[in-house]
Amino acid sequence: MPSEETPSPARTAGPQPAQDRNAGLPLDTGWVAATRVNRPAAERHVAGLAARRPADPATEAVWLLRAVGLIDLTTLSGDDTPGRVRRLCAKARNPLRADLRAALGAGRVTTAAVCVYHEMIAPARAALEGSGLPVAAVSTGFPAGLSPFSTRLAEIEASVAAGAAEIDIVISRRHVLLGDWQALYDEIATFRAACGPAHMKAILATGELGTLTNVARASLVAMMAGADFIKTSTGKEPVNATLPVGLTMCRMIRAYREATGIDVGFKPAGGISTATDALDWLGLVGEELGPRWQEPALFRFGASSLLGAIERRLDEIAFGAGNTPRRHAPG
Ligand SMILES: O=C[C@H](O)COP(=O)(O)O
Repeated sequence: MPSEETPSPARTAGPQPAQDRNAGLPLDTGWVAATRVNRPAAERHVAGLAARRPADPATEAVWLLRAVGLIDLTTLSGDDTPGRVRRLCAKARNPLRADLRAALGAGRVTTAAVCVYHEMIAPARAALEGSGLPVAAVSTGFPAGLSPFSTRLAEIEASVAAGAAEIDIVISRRHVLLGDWQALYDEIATFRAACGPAHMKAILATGELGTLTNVARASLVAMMAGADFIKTSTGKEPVNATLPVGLTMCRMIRAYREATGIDVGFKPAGGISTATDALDWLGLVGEELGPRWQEPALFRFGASSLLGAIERRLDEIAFGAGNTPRRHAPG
């Protein structure tokens, strides 16, 4: 079971009120230096998640419906077009077929947001008009984050001006690899100021940070610098979201909360592409952070193909394997 609370299938999904902002803290280098992670222990801990998945299909369906409402439905391809983004947004507004929702007893379901590159903000906003769904834009020279600093700042400002309500920034991995925590803090705090009213998700690109200790320290610095969410990956690194990394980031969110009373959101992203993945991630955040981190105000999946996989599994649960109704064209 992902957590002790089982959500009601009839629960209304869809846009949720935004979480309060993280005002951040002055950089505490002593806390950063004292933070260490034991990788074998983290790996042992997450290995137990498989045994705690929902035991029956009805409970599984409830959690998978919940997962749909947590997806930042993403397209981040060089060949994105307004047409592709419009189809993605139609899917975000209405991610599951009416017959499937009816069979599962589900009410309104939407994804949490749509996530695109800057140039696709305008078509996404137009296609989402009236839905209440926010547009998230990746920024700051995504995915590598190696453009001139002034260009990265200008990109944030342009995306906020274009109507992105959420900005997914990428950090400079070298600051972590060199242990230059002040540089990392200053970079993220400056990005946060440029975001203005838009909520900021800090992508740590954990697959490029070398160690779980670096992941933990970068998580802490990002939160001190005011990140509203910390996000694992761009989806473009060779290694993207992994459960040991997720455990490490959740533990740092918990530590930051215990020290400050501030709730920071979590967004695993990259390579999350099966219904089983979704259950394991929901189980992890439920165990480590509690049921509030199974809601869109504090949790998102960054994913381009997860929705299709969940829909296929819900079809199997609702109608039986090999007996699914004709599927609509994918979004
Ligand atoms: O932020 C979202 C990721 O780029 C999506 O990665 P994915 O295409 O592996 O699902």
